[in-house]
Parts: sequence; structure tokens; C-alpha cells
Amino acid sequence: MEAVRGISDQELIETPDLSHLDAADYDKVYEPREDSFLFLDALEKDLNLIRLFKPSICLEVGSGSGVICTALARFLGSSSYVIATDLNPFACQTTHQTAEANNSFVSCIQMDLDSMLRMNNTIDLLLFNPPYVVTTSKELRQPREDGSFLHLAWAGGVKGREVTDRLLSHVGQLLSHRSLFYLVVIKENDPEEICNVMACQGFKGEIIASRKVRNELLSVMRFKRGW
Ligand SMILES: C[S@@+](CC[C@H](N)C(=O)[O-])C[C@H]1O[C@@H](n2cnc3c(N)ncnc32)[C@H](O)[C@@H]1O
Repeated sequence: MEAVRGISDQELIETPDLSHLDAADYDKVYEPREDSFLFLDALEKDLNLIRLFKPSICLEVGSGSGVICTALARFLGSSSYVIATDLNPFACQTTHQTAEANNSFVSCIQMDLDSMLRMNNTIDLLLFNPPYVVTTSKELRQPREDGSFLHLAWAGGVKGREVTDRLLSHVGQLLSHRSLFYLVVIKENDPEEICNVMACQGFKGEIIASRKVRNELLSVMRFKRGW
């Protein structure tokens, strides 16, 4: 798994051990792939910033296998509380297993985005690798006959932005006055427009990592407020 991550000579964020998961788990939960690894690489570039910032409460929305929030929880140790959410109940279970298998603690709760959290202006660091693929709105909302939640991992609706936009609409209320927010996007999501939406809530955004994967230009955006 390390082999697909970028090579860096600076401080590393360790890819969590996922050997407790097998193919049957990945029939139910998003298997980490290029977007997840680009996300880890982007966080790795920012480790010094994150270390100096010392976030008290971190939230990952859509944690899937738990690979990202576990890496963060391991890096931050017990000085930070890491919460995660996912709409997919198997993802919540898997996130707990991944954290435990890596001697870390993440509290993962099943919900839509952050809808059950009442944490106004308390999240210091937010992470989201959303379902960003352009699909019809119908495809996004249609429940699968087999009860699978997997399509929720990638189907993003119009512009691939329907799920992301619902979070962006109130992210300014969720995040602390001094905060960081990392978001995975593709070109079709219109990163420039996202920057403008975020600017209205006082965030300065920029792309901190990009990679072309097959036909997709994947990027990680970082937003800062109060710096
Ligand atoms: C692209 S996957 C990313 C998984 C993991 N964070 C990673 O990087 O490997 C998106 C995740 O978001 C979850 N998700 C989709 N829509 C959601 C929603 N409305 N609320 C919470 N989680 C959602 C999916 O179930 C999936 O686990």
C-alpha cells in the first residue's frame, strides 16, 4: 500500500495497517485508492502546520475504511479528539476496527454529514474526501436493491458537488474561528467556485496537492480561517 503513496523525505504520516480488512469488507466499504492516498500525501505535507496548530477536536466526514482519520489520530496522539461520521453503517464499524487495529481512538457515528453533531464553532480541523463523481441527482439518491451503500462513496450528483455543497453551506458555523479544512475535489467540481463559496464564510483556499489519475485530475484543497 505504501508503494502507491508519494515519496517524501520530510516527516511521514504513516499509512495505517489495513490487514484486518479483506475483499468481503471492500464489498461494503470504500477501499482506499488514489484519492485516499493523495489525501494522506497532502496531510503529510502539512504535518508541521498541523503539529504547531494542535487541533483539539478533529472531524472526518465520510471516513469509509477509517484510513485517513486513523492516520491523523495516530499522528496527533491523545492531545486531540478525533470524531468521524459516515452514512454507511459498515464504514462506521470499519473505522472503529481500523483505529483499534492501529492503537488509536476514533469515535465514528453513523449520520448524514455532521447532521447529528451540535458543535457550533468547535471543530478545529475538518477532513472530507467526498463522493465527487459527476452523476445524475437520481443516481445519488436511488437506494440499491441489494441494500449496498457503496454508490454513496462516489456518486456526487450534478457537478459532483451535491453532497459537498450541503456541507459547504454551513461549514463556517461548524468550524472554529481558527481552523483548517481539507477537501478532495476533481476538476469537474470547479475548485475555483468552491474557493469563492468558502471565501464568503471567511476562508482562504488553495490547492495543495494534485495528481492525474487516468482521466481524473484529483486535487486536495486546504482552507484556512483565522490565521
Ligand atoms: C470517497 S469515499 C472516502 C472514504 C475515506 N475517507 C477515504 O478517503 O478512503 C466517501 C465516503 O463518504 C461517505 N458518504 C457519502 N455521503 C455521505 C453523507 N451524506 N454523509 C456521511 N458520509 C457520506 C461514503 O459512505 C464513503 O465512505
